[in-house]
Amino acid sequence: MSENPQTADGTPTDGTTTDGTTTDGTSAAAEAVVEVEAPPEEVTAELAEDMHIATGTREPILVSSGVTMQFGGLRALSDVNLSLHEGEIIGLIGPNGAGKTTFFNCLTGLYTPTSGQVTLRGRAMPQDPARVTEAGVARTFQNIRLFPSMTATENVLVGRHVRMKQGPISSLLHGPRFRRSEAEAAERAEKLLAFVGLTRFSDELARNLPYGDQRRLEIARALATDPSVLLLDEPTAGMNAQETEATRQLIFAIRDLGVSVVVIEHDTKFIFTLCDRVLVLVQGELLVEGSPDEVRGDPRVVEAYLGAPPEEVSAQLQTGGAADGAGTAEGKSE
Ligand SMILES: Nc1ncnc2c1ncn2[C@@H]1O[C@H](COP(=O)(O)OP(=O)(O)OP(=O)(O)O)[C@@H](O)[C@H]1O
Repeated sequence: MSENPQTADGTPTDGTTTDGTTTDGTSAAAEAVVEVEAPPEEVTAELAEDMHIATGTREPILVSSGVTMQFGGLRALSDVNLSLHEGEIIGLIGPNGAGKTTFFNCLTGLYTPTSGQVTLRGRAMPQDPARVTEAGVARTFQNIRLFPSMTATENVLVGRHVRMKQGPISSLLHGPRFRRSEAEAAERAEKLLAFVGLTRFSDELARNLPYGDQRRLEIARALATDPSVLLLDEPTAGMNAQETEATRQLIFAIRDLGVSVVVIEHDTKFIFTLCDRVLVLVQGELLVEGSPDEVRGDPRVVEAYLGAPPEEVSAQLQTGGAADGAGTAEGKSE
């Protein structure tokens, strides 16, 4: 684990929030099911213009070559390769302990791979989460990491500060550049909250938001850093079917902003109906890579999920749902 206590968007890296509590959803006051809809098209269009992310390049944006991660005697990742192109959504699946989160940690500078390298637009990825965020890679975590005593808007503004450029003098004097910058940040936060469907909660403390909305707020904060790559670690964990569908629509809209996305998820139906390409990690090795149809039908994938009879696993992969043996959440390391 990195020694940095926080990532550049202010996210605590150790599972705690700034006031020392966790935001695992248990503090959410509102449990009521709310209508969650896909982001309004006009908001998506405006944000895409503000964020200027898409460049039209055909070169891969994020590349991992031969990434290997050894923890003492345990090889958590062996020679993992990935090429993420602009506007692509890649899914990363695999049984518990396969190395998915470790891979995200290697991609975002939390871990320095034992060997291999990660590049962003052809340049070596900085080995420092703050600089990784500045370079254009944002992520969310398995365990929600918000600032519970701050409002939804304030949480998004924390992410936005990565991109705010005003000198110390202007900040101290609250000069015109500072005021412009603050106004721009507030406007962006408002748009991002509309984008993720949380306008009604803009002044609500993060800890009072229902669990699914906290996950969406985390995504809004990550997007506030203007990433070209977004890594989502189990974005639908704990969500009901309606929220899961809304999250699928949200990720499509994020792709429409020009952001390339990598998603870790145990819910195979979600992955197969969302992603352009799916990678299957098993015991730290990339077992299969291909289109959802290719991966779904691959006998090696069925076997990797063994623990249930092959017919049962195969049926789960075909129809969706988290394959047993892949769904429990133990031994996390972010
Ligand atoms: N900092 C660490 N020190 C030692 N071992 C670690 C560390 N981080 C991860 N591991 C080990 O590496 C392996 C891969 O873990 P990882 O959390 O990446 O798997 P995962 O695929 O994300 O699992 P899950 O689906 O349960 O979240 C596990 O055996 C885990 O215990």
